[in-house]
Amino acid sequence: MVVMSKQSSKMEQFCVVNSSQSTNTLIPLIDLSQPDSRSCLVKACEDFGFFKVINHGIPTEFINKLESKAIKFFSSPMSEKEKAGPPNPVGYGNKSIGRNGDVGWVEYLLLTTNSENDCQKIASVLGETPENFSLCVNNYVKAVKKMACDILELLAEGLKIQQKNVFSELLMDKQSDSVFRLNHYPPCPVFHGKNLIGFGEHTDPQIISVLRSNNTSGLQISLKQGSWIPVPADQDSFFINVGDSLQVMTNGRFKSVRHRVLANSYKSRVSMIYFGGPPLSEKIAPLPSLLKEGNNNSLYKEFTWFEYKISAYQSKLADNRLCLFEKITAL
Ligand SMILES: C=C1C[C@]23C[C@@]1(O)CC[C@H]2[C@@]12CC[C@H](O)[C@@](C)(C(=O)O1)[C@H]2[C@@H]3C(=O)O
Ligand SMILES: O=C(O)CCC(=O)C(=O)O
Ligand SMILES: [Fe+2]
Repeated sequence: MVVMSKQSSKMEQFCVVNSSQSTNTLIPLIDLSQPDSRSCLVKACEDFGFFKVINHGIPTEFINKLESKAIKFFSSPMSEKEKAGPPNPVGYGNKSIGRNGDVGWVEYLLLTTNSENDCQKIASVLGETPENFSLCVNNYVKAVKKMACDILELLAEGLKIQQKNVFSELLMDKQSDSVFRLNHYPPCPVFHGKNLIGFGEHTDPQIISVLRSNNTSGLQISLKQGSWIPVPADQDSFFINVGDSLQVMTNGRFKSVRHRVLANSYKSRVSMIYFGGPPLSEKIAPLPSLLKEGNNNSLYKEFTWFEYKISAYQSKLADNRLCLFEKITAL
């Protein structure tokens, strides 16, 4: 993606925001090697739906290998990259996000996590075999999925749920409908004192998302009061988002975090995100052990992940997708 010389007319389709807000709020930091991480994890999911993880044990080699392939792919000529598109449902996408008119200052690759065929066109742009590229993706995805499952098990224990794999088994299932995404945000100069939106505000529909980026900032999370907190970049750590489905399963105790990415004025941002989702047929509803006796305080109707996914993919990025599945409570 190249910044056009006739910037003002070309940029009008993109959203811009003031990025000058400053806040002292600190992002929860979880050290997975510490024995008290369980309670810290629960608190972070309740208060923010977002946290940073250190001592995660993901081999640096897997991260670096995949990141260099992503950089190589995104540095290829546009005519080559477009051969791996459109992202329907997997492949290369540029500026257009989803199918409902959202745009951002981003180009990306979308992949499912259980199909090798996805990789053929991407591998051909990279000039390598599909096996080679998919091994690189699989090594990385397998490691972050394991970390996501460990975190979900600690969370289940922290919530005093008897079956500690109640969340993680959904990601471990062979039919798990998980997605993997590589995003590239080219640098973009500040436009009339405002930053361009790289990826507009949204919540992730799945259970949990595991994000790793290079050292370029841009990610922001929204607090309950609506203010935005910049998340300082840290290429050695991982960032975890609670997704809509985990909010439902915990009956709203954990918050699905609203987040967005602003384009950086000087540097490219490259991020890789694993979205851990359940099998399509899985019923999503508040866990009975998290409801009061009589189960009459459930905030959500039961739905399958398939139903939610169809509905989510018909929505715009910023929409509140869960409100369609909330129970109407008497005043
Ligand atoms: C506008 C959209 C893009 C999205 C599908 C949707 O209709 C609404 C949810 C979006 C999102 C956000 C998290 C992930 O990046 C993503 C892959 C997902 O599962 O839901 C994207 C979808 C997308 O980019 O296709
Ligand atoms: O690229 C990023 O840092 C975050 C992108 C994101 O939120 C998404 O792809 O859902
Ligand atoms: Fe997201």
